[in-house]
Amino acid sequence: MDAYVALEGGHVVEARGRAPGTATGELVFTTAYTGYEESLTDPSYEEQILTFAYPLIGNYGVRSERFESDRVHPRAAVTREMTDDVAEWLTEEGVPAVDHIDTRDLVTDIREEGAMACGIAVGDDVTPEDALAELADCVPMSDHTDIGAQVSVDEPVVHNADSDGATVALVDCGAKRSIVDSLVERDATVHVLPYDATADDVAEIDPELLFISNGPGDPENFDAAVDLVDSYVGEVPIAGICLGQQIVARALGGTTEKMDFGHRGVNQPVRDEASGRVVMTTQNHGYTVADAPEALEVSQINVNDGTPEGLDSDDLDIITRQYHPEANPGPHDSLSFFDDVLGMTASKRTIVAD
Ligand SMILES: NC(=O)CC[C@H](N)C(=O)O
Repeated sequence: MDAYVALEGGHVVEARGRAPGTATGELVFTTAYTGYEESLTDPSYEEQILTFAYPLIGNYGVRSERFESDRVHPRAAVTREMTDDVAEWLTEEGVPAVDHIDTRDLVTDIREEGAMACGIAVGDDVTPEDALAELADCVPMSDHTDIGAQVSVDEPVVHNADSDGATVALVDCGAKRSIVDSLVERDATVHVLPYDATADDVAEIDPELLFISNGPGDPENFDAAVDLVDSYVGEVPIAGICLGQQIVARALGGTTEKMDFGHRGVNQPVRDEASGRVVMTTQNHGYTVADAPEALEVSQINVNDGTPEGLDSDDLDIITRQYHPEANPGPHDSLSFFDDVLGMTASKRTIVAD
């Protein structure tokens, strides 16, 4: 199969086709050396083309137990060497894929130029012009104004309904499955709500914790969730992961901005400001909180570039993280986040009981 990758500016790179089709999207890279199944099924990659910096993708097969959602989300995958297992999976999913491309060059370009528009064409008779035609159709990430609708549940779904643990309202802006699993493992009943759930929808559940999930695209395109958080600040404990942190920050008057090439990988160092302890984290984001709201303390920062990784308020019962504490495929340094956020519900229960 022929394959061409057209980069912003019009440079076209030839590759080997591994799964046929055409696609356009924002080209980003991950440095993760494990977790290709988790990355490829992470809804946060919607509308992006994912380049793997690690040179061999697929060396331990493909197992659905490791999936983070029920489909592949990146528009296409770019690798140095892709095993047949992964190529067959992406072919079944209808997601174009290439290998035999110098991903060191590509990653260097993205680091220097920033995440960029990309077009891909893979198939028996494709030409460089086909990839350029895809590139011409690329829409900037911030123009995907209703991207939440592409990844969220349509109707509420309840997990672990019979538990007498904490009741959590999880706003699904593209939630990874392991976030639900991490809450259920700790006995929570999790009501997964659409990304545009209203304050009334949440009131019907009367949750002990409002949890805003990760998700794709620009946090400025999630106004419904921002309004929702605004309605519940100080009323119900609030937690957020990744996009969830960005949404909570916006709701309290903070701002977000696009990063040059973002953080995507499984060894991003994060320092907790109170303890000085550094943990390794898994990350996937292209935006960051620029100005943190005054009401929240920047409790954790990224050691590499100083960007906010944790926003907390004891008074308001808010804990958010820019990285992914649910951590599939790992590292597992931050799993205690789920105990901490559910701990906020325990404190509420104690107050109510007193
Ligand atoms: N994983 C996420 O939630 C990503 C958040 C947001 N889409 C970003 O790229 O910054």
